[in-house]
Amino acid sequence: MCGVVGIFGSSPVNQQLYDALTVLQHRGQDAAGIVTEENEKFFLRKSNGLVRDVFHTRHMQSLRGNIGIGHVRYPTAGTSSNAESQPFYVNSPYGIVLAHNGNLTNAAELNKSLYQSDLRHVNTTSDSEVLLNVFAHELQVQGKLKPTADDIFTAVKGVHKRCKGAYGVVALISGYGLVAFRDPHGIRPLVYGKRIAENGNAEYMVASESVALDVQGYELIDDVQPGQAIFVDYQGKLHIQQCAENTVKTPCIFEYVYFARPDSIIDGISVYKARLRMGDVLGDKILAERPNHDIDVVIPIPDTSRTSALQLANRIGVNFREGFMKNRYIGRTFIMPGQKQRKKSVRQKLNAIGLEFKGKNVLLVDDSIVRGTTCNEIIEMARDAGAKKVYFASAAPEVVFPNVYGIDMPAAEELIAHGRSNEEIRQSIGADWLIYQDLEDLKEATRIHKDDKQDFDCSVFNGCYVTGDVDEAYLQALEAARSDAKKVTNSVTDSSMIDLHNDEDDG
Ligand SMILES: O=P(O)(O)OC[C@H]1O[C@H](OP(=O)(O)OP(=O)(O)O)[C@H](O)[C@@H]1O
Ligand SMILES: NC(=O)CC[C@H](N)C(=O)O
Ligand SMILES: [Mg+2]
Repeated sequence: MCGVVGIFGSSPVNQQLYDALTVLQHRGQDAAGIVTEENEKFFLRKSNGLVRDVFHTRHMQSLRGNIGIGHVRYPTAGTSSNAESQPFYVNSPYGIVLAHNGNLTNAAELNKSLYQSDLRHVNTTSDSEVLLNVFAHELQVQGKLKPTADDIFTAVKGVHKRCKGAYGVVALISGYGLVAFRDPHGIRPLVYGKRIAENGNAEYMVASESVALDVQGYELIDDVQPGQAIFVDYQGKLHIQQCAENTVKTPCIFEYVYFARPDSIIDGISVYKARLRMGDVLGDKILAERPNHDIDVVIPIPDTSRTSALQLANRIGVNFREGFMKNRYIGRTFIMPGQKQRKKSVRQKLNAIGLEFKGKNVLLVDDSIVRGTTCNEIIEMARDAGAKKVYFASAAPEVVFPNVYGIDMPAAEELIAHGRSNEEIRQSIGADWLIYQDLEDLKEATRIHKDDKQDFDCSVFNGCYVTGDVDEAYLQALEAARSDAKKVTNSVTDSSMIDLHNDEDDG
């Protein structure tokens, strides 16, 4: 799940972009990049690493201009090479840079048609470079020396016709302005807002999550609607247009479960409120299944499950205790690239407070169980800390299908719930009791109102891929290309890939 940001400012935007990326860091920890533009020249800095490690003072000073875009990456296609960090650049037409959150499901076909019909060369294995070239081609074929907002929207229409999958995109067209668009299902989030700067000028920000707007005083205007595009031209005028013929709003439900920050609002739904309600409905299920439960204490697994665990504890009338302390300097484990690193990081990240476990029946609550890395370690830690019984609750249902829309879960075999019954999972993770949220309850918790018809992309739970182009053969090819085992082999070639931009020695 990457994070994207674009700013049209009235003074240098380098620091604002940097600050926005730090607020979006939870969406991608592998690489970061910023491009700014001044006098029709782009300035780019991108590399592997966290935002704070990628940008040094000398880079910040070189990122000149009042307009720019940024990206934090969590790879879901291609490799983790520096060369595939974002934004990407093409020099024709005009000079365009682009940053993408999501994943294309037809990148291989597009790559072929870009080469064979559009005579374009894509230098990496990244689907985002493909997306940029499709957009560039759709602008190029209009043959305008000076593109208007309508020309740009026509190009986005062309992208929607050719690209399948999930995409929340920000781009800069040199000399023309800032563009943002979202796929016709709105799978990945994208919002925009406005603020009046101290010099009295209007400034715009587009970002994956509203929290990036909040912290810098931008007022949320709206979500970029599924299929919609926005364009802020060089005069600071905001243009908005629907560019897709058939749109069905089905945002990814996993954003609400895990990915997004709780203080964000996505498609009009507060992530925090949705998580509170997840705790409520799971609490109700516990009371229905075990009216005479013997739970002494509810303990969240920091960080993400805190919100739902607190509400669940209230609902079942049991004390809520922070039994695990989190090392604030360790990032999110689930989005780390390899299983070995993920497993080690759970232990580095969380430590049990013996007092809260000794002789007690504890209910551990997590937002989700995916590969089972976290719960396996945590249950053992709870037992080592002296718990009498260890129960486990997941605020999301069993994750049994791969994700193809920007979450790196390519192989069903790696998912602990895949092909296992609840009892088999319970045994495998070593819990005394295991309870999962039901999918209908999760949807109901996430909708604003009970009678609201809003649907979601729930493919990891129900195997229903909303773009309609994902079949068994696709999933098999994805697994063969991106499983954990395959990534170990790939990483050798990743590091030897030479990029076309000059990445200085980071020392
Ligand atoms: O079953 P798994 O494969 O372990 O995946 C699920 C776990 O990973 C995530 O935590 P993470 O440490 O990434 O982030 P958090 O600090 O936001 O909870 C999520 O919150 C679960 O705890
Ligand atoms: N998680 C994402 O949004 C990834 C974007 C893109 N597919 C990449 O791998 O860089
Ligand atoms: Mg977690």
